[in-house]
Amino acid sequence: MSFRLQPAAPARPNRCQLFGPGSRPALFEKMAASAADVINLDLEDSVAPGDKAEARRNIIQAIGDVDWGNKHLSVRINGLDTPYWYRDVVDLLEQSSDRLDQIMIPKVGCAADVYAVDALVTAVEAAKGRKKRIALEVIIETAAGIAHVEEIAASSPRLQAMSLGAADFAASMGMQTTGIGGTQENYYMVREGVKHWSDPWHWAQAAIVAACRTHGVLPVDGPFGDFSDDEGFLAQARRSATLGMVGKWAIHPKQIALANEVFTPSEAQVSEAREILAAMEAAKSAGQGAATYKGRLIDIASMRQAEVIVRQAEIIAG
Ligand SMILES: CC(C)(COP(=O)(O)OP(=O)(O)OC[C@H]1O[C@@H](n2cnc3c(N)ncnc32)[C@H](O)[C@@H]1OP(=O)(O)O)[C@@H](O)C(=O)NCCC(=O)NCCSC(=O)C[C@H](O)C(=O)O
Ligand SMILES: [Mg+2]
Repeated sequence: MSFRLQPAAPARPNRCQLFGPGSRPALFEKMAASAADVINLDLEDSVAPGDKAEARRNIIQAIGDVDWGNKHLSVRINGLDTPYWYRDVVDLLEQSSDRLDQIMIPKVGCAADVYAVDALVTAVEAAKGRKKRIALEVIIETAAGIAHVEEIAASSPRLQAMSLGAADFAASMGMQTTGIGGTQENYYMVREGVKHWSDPWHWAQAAIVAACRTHGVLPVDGPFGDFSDDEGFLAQARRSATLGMVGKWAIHPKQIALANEVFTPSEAQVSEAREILAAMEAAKSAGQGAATYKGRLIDIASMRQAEVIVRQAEIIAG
């Protein structure tokens, strides 16, 4: 380990972030009753420009009126390149109840974007005497965002989570696709006449995970647009979980159970992790740093791997 220790990410479940437009208040009670860990009420791209002010009012009212249970309640504000974002922040923090947990900033391109929102949030919190310190989450969904991902992950002590926004990311990168996440028809290699599809999102996800893990932020996979394709969603989510992401967005309620399934370590994974920890404790007692488990090497690094799975299960169990 480096002399500089890796900070832990916030210890809260973040398996599924359910989105809903602020302009559809009829969805709010359904979102609150869902099995998602995080609720993202949206003021940004799912809300038409003419509906922004009403969506803001809907959300402010619902933050106080709806019973959100123990969900982590987040509002996605508009981007810093729009005339809406400062009013989103000011109205939310001046007018909404203390039930609000988090503000999500879209299309973050550099650490200064987060600094700007942090400064405004800090000023309004102080002016209004708000007791709960608002957390921030960001979306990496531009070429600039991925180029500056590490400085963004380090940008604020308020920052708790970072997601990949596949749709805007593809647009910003000039990718030749209209798909939101998942397999892309033309991203393949050929061997002996057989196509093998590869994963165009992989490198951005890996960069996000590394930046997040360096700075104690939760790395999250963003939307999977084709909500009629459960297998595609599961495959994308399983790749994300394997890379170290802790959860995924749901843009339709049918994706919630799929995300929860993938990002909850299975009983088999947890009991194997506990067996590895027990086997290594026995090896250490016998003065050994390595042992054999089911015919394969385990050593002290295996304990760290197993601890990740046990810890995830404990956080989810509460
Ligand atoms: C995608 C939708 C527009 C579909 O809405 P709808 O046509 O109403 O869906 P269904 O008829 O299939 O709904 C079935 C029932 O589920 C309820 N419902 C629908 N959506 C939600 C929801 N988000 N939360 C809770 N409940 C929901 C319906 O009311 C039906 O209920 P019932 O009648 O009682 O059976 C819609 O799902 C939707 O708006 N989704 C969210 C869109 C959104 O927020 N998008 C923003 C995030 S993605 C993004 O921004 C891209 C990203 O930034 C990037 O760049 O990658
Ligand atoms: Mg987007």
